Amino acid sequence: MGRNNPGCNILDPGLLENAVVNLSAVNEQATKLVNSRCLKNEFEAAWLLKAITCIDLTTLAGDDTSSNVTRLCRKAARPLPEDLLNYLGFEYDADCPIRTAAVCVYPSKVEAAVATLHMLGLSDKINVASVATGFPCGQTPLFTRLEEIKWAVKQGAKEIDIVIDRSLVLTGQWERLYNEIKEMRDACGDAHMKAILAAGELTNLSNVYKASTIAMMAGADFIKTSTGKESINATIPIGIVMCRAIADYYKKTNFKVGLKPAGGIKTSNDAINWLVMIKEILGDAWLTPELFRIGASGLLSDLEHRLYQIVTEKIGEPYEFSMG
Ligand SMILES: O=C[C@H](O)COP(=O)(O)O
Repeated sequence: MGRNNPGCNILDPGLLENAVVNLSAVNEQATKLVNSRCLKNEFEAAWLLKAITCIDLTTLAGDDTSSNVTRLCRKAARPLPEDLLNYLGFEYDADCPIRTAAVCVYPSKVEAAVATLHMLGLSDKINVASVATGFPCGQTPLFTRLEEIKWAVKQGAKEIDIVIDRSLVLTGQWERLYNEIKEMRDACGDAHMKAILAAGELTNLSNVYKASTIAMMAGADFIKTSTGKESINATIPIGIVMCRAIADYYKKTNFKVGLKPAGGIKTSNDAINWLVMIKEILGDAWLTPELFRIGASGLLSDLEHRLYQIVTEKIGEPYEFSMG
């Protein structure tokens, strides 16, 4: 990962001047993006492999145990069956680029993830990301939210996915939102910080733009759409607005902040839609795990099925695939 976002020393209202969002234009752009492509198989396979390398492979369930986190890490290390990977021209050797970017877990499971990736010799290739700050709601006192970040970093998390306090957006307390996120940034130390906006709970796209910009001004390295627990998660219109906020922030500060859509991204088609959006709005420079992640618990198996279908020209039987 590159250097952390230095953010802005104060909340700069000038950066919020593009916060008026034309809803019908955004919806029109979203429709065009999802209908605009027709990929040949070999290009589709390349996009799908790219998607794998951008996944934060996630388990955030109440019944998570150390052993399912260990299994998740093994899947992150070898996301495809070996024969399928070989067909696609890669091998699971030390230089194999086909791994997920990170695993994403609750703070109490960071230790198990760090130990497994260390045992696999992949600590420097796959990061451990931890959610924090009272995920998914962020409704605990700031003091405990900050302590939770510090604890997760101490356990070995290299990336921290914080959630913002949505009530500060809904009541227009922008300065306080900025100050809270800035404190969270400081608590992360050297770890990268992804700010989860829970965009589906922010009422409108103008609030999504403002919250995105304030998170970046406060030092977020990534802005992330959702926790995966809201009723509206990562939608294409939300993604478009967040990409525009990232592009505007880059124009004004020359710093590239990443985007992490998360929540409900389950199919190969979904993954390609997001990759195409990044390419069209932010450009190729963002098409890298340094600047683009997909947070997903269930996407990988569909990518595997689709790649199998492309390679063999048949739909695989369920028994031909691993159990996730
Ligand atoms: O941060 C990642 C999300 O919680 C994953 O959501 P998902 O389970 O809908 O893929």
